[in-house]
Amino acid sequence: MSDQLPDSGRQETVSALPHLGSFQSMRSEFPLIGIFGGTFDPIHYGHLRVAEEIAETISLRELRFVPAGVPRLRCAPAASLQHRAAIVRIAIRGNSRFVLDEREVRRHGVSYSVESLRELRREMRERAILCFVIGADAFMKLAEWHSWRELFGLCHFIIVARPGYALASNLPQELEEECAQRWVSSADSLKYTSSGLVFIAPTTLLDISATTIRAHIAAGKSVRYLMPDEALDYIAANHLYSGEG
Ligand SMILES: Nc1ncnc2c1ncn2[C@@H]1O[C@H](COP(=O)(O)OP(=O)(O)OP(=O)(O)O)[C@@H](O)[C@H]1O
Ligand SMILES: O=C(O)c1ccc[n+]([C@@H]2O[C@H](COP(=O)([O-])O)[C@@H](O)[C@H]2O)c1
Repeated sequence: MSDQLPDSGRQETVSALPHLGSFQSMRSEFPLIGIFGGTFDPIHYGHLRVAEEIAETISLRELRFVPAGVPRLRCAPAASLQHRAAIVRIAIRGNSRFVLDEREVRRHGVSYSVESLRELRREMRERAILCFVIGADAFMKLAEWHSWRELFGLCHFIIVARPGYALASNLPQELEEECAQRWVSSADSLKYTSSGLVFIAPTTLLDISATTIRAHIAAGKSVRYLMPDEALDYIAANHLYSGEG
């Protein structure tokens, strides 16, 4: 028997996949690994709560937070990549499933998710199933990402709803067409093929954004209970987002 899971073909549905039974028995050999990419300028409870719920719902072995070094399709972050990564490290401390993955911090130039996913697939020697966690706002722009169609051959997508973003009716046409045969309604389906499926995870809607946090700090307003206290202590100690840094 092959030690690799098959990639799902573009038009393949889960119910059409062959050899379903044998993959079921291989679940423990091929763990699900979550990849949560973000600018994290800074990370907040919107990210952390969603990450915790997804890790539980789809039984992730681990969830890697991957701060973008030089993010695409947006303005330069307010905090340096070293500070943003340090805040993530502090915020996830104590959660044994959460891991900081600094590959995009170390890489020079713009951060392309496709490069990170290719690397991860190589490192795991195809013996893990990668699940890219993404908010509905970011997913709607997926067709603007570098080599975006290749992503479906590297990972599944786990979409999380965000207040103010109605996903279903608003996908650009080429993305909608690409996803047409990829939607699955059960987290269990993700275990039977290595990539190419799209699942909307049921998570708590939290109307928290890094933009609001940065604006509050700059205005001298409290951001307590929007992110972990220890992360806030780091931000204060390093005068981040206050306009003094
Ligand atoms: N409150 C939230 N609930 C669910 N997903 C979120 C939330 N905040 C961010 N995300 C998702 O997390 C990923 C990384 O987000 P990012 O680091 O850009 O945070 P942000 O709060 O959207 O930042 P900014 O306000 O600076 O744009 C994206 O896929 C985004 O959609
Ligand atoms: O690879 C790309 O072209 C690409 C373009 C835009 C965003 N991304 C990734 O999407 C994730 C969320 O990005 P953002 O800007 O919403 O924080 C983060 O991991 C980014 O690196 C990736």
